[in-house]
Amino acid sequence: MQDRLVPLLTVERLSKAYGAVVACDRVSLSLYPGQVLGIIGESGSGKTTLLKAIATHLPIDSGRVCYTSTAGQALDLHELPLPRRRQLMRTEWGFVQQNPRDGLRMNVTAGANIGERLMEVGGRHYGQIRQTAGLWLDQVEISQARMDDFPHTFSGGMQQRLQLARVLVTSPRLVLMDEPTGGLDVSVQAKLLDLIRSLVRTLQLSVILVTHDIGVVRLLAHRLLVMQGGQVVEAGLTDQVLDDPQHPYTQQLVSATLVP
Ligand SMILES: Nc1ncnc2c1ncn2[C@@H]1O[C@H](COP(=O)(O)OP(=O)(O)OP(=O)(O)O)[C@@H](O)[C@H]1O
Repeated sequence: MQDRLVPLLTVERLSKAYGAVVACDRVSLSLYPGQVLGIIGESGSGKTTLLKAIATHLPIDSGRVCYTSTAGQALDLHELPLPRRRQLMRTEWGFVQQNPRDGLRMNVTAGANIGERLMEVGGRHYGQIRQTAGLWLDQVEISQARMDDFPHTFSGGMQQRLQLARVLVTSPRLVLMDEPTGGLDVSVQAKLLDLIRSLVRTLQLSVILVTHDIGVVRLLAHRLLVMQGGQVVEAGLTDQVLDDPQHPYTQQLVSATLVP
């Protein structure tokens, strides 16, 4: 219980500009264990920049990203020595890219895509690695018969499911997802969303999920943060924000998705 009261991740007044364009302007947020935090906003509102800054894929101009490690240490990620940061990202974090081609290695088999992540965290026994890879293919509803096939022979939805398996096989505590269902057909999207929802629940994942799709956050996110022009304009419980939006921008976003 105590653990639930300590945020897993805290972002404090994070700012990031590209020249004159301020992509994130003093953004603050907290993520608690087992929580899914959705970040929505129109194209260009700064969502991807925020996610990349949190993952330290981008340097920031000011602010802090603070992560509570498994050992209970509060770590200021942008100040952490690179090897320690890399090790954390490999063992405790996962990043699901919008385009599975960016998150998979296309020139190795499906099984190897999953297995090599296990090897990165110390797995050595070939038989066990292959068995775990098979179990993860089951989890993401890909036939084990496809284990030795290359990802380019998979459909877009299958590639995204394989990426999920590759990210989740090492049991990360925190998963960042950038438009994980973007670019897929509506029916494929719905199936993938169901899968993500069930994995998030079963594995009790803590997730930050960036999307422009209100349907996605309604289904997955406990809490919601709305961004406009690099700033957080509204934040709260997902149902509350979507059913009773206070900020004119959120009202506009919500009404744009209502079917007349
Ligand atoms: N590498 C870059 N160089 C210069 N400007 C950038 C760069 N990346 C993003 N920007 C600018 O920063 C702002 C925020 O972009 P960002 O990609 O973070 O928004 P977003 O909400 O994720 O948009 P989308 O939903 O289209 O991905 C935009 O004005 C964008 O043009």
